[in-house]
Amino acid sequence: MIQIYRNYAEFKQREVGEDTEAKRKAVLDIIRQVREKGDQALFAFTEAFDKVKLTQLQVPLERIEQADQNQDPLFVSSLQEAAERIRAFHQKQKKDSWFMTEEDGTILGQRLTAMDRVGIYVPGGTAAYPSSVLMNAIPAQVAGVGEIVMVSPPNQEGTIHPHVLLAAKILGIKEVYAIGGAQAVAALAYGTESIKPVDKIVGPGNIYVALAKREVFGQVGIDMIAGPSEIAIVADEAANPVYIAADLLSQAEHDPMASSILFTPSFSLAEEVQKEVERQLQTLPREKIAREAIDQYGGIIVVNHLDEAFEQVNLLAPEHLELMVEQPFDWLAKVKHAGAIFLGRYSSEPVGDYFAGPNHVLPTSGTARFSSPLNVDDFMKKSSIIFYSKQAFFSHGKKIIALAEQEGLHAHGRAIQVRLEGENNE
Ligand SMILES: NC(=O)c1ccc[n+]([C@@H]2O[C@H](COP(=O)([O-])OP(=O)(O)OC[C@H]3O[C@@H](n4cnc5c(N)ncnc54)[C@H](O)[C@@H]3O)[C@@H](O)[C@H]2O)c1
Ligand SMILES: N[C@H](CO)Cc1c[nH]c[nH+]1
Ligand SMILES: [Zn+2]
Repeated sequence: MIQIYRNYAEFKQREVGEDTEAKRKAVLDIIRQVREKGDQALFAFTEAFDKVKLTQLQVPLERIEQADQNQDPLFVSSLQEAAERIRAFHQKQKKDSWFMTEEDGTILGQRLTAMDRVGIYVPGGTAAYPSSVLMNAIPAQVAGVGEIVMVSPPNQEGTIHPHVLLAAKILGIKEVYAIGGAQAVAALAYGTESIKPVDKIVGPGNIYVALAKREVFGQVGIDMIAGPSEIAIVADEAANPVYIAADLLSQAEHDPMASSILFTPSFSLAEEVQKEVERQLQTLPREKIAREAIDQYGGIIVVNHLDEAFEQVNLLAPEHLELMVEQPFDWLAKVKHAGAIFLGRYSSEPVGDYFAGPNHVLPTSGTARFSSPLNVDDFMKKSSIIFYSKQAFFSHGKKIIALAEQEGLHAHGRAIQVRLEGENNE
């Protein structure tokens, strides 16, 4: 049962049976073995963790091409419409290169270029996520990435779920591997006989995926830590307990490590939500996962007033935050840290997971303090452009030498000096 806590400190002190250090050690071992043994390790880990004996890692192109066969038409058209909305949203994020010319003829600027090859991780251990194909790949396409490689855990037939392949087909993704977990992240980072390494790995996943991305950072770029899902809701006494319970459970059903937390100043609402969560839990096909998440990581925190709720939310920096309060826009300025903020009674979190347009790959475990939703910038890099005119060089030369001398870097100074003297000698 979801517990009610009388303050945030009490909630923080609860016992959570989590051993991240043991998982990190397991992930380090997986990465090491993939580096040493390549494809052989991928086959072995897939058998061990996904209980599938793969005959090949790459999904044949014909399978992707045929993915639209026998699909529910409403599902197909909804996926296409979602893709259009996500593309339209991300087009707005695209930035251009810029240049500025100074009076002495110097040209300075910033050139933006897309990455050559990126790996997108599409989760698939306990559910198939076609929506995550869209969320990962569309911003990469908008950025103009050359090659997009997709990995996702295999189903029991040794291929990838047809819904996920359909999303790949809609977006024109052709290089797809049926591997998941830390081993997929390691293969993308270091390469194997069959998989060419990528420049950056993006995408959400469970704790093993999140830890593996953290470990390979530096070898490749990563977007963020997008681990087990989280939702925090701030609700006043007028909020609907049925909606609140449903939204809390929408994230709990992702993962036994997902976290669902309600902050409210109303004790009676807290009690109603507690009962409603229990009632709705019993109707869920994924009850076991959701119950484990609610029992371990869920909670209802009764605060003294709404301002206190926002103070606690900012400490939590949740992945998703719902404001189920009267006049939600009046409270928006109080939120400093959250991956995505949903305002009002009809902005239920799954609206954002599937359809609204903003990205659902979001920072978790407090990293919204310094990370942002996956976006077009994640797939671009900047190069500074410097063209110095002769006039500028002669005007700045002595100042540059003075700075170099103070750092004791005489070769730097000489690179300037020889040009100043060379010009004088001409
Ligand atoms: N933050 C976000 O933006 C966001 C978005 C979508 C989904 N998610 C999260 O993605 C996750 C999906 O999780 P999932 O498990 O369904 O799929 P997943 O693809 O993330 O993980 C499945 C893989 O985990 C590995 N694994 C499982 N048990 C293991 C063990 N004991 N040791 C080593 N490796 C092991 C296996 O290799 C398996 O292929 C959920 O946590 C969900 O909340 C997050
Ligand atoms: N809520 C997840 C992000 O934490 C995204 C998702 C995909 N499908 C359903 N939900
Ligand atoms: Zn979700």
